[in-house]
Amino acid sequence: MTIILKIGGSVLTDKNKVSAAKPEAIARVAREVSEALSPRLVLVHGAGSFGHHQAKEYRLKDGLNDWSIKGILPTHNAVKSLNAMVVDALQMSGVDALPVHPLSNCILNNGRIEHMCMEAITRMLRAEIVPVLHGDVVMDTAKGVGILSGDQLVAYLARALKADRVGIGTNVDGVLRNGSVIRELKPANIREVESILSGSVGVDVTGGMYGKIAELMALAGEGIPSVVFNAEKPGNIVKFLRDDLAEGTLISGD
Ligand SMILES: Nc1ncnc2c1ncn2[C@@H]1O[C@H](COP(=O)(O)OP(=O)(O)OP(=O)(O)O)[C@@H](O)[C@H]1O
Ligand SMILES: C=C(C)CCOP(=O)(O)O
Repeated sequence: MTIILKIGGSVLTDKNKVSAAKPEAIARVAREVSEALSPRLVLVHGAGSFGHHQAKEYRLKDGLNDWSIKGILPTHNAVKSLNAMVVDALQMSGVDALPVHPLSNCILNNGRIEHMCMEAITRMLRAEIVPVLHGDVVMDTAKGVGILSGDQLVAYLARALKADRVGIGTNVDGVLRNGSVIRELKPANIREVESILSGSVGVDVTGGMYGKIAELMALAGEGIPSVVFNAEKPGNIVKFLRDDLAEGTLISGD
């Protein structure tokens, strides 16, 4: 049973500030993972306020130029420091977790993953270690440099590892329409929900809810369903990991 779980940057940080972590939330997420740990689990987290501000300031999505080149290190360092907090919290909760940084094991082509070295990840899984990846700034064969979202990473890893369960924990109850959760979305519904999917309320260079659903719809079209749920609600991560989650939005195939 291979599980991919993304914890959104909106859960772990305050996205309206720069580099503002939520230590209690990080500790709670780590405790929940520890409580319901299973052998082949990959964790991904978003950048939240550790990376989106820097990526925006240095216009990293525009590719490599005299200005953006100066932003690669501060952006990577910011999200790497959030990753260290998450990995440390997991270790404190008794989870054998290790960091995996996409800047060092991944190549983009026009913003899409062209290649990712999976060997360290598969060896960690075999050793029952939890790899912890994150959205990152990554070198790009077409643009020089680009931004890889945790959401794209989730979809890539789910395909590469043939995941059995995929979850995206964020700070809302799922995909909302007029304040109510849409319980199920299929690729055929993309047109009708496009108009209700905006970005993020916080600073976000990767498309917020719209970017998330686009990645997950493509994944569902290939036969891998996923669920978007509220990871701010204590207990939901445990429920997701135990396949006991009765809320959120299921993105499934047609
Ligand atoms: N129709 C919608 N339903 C639910 N949320 C929506 C919708 N449209 C826009 N949003 C916004 O999307 C946000 C979630 O996306 P966002 O990318 O900010 O979260 P995240 O994945 O937790 O963060 P990160 O990208 O840093 O990991 C919600 O907080 C909400 O403001
Ligand atoms: C902004 C950076 C560095 C990565 C974005 O990843 P996301 O928060 O998962 O969208």
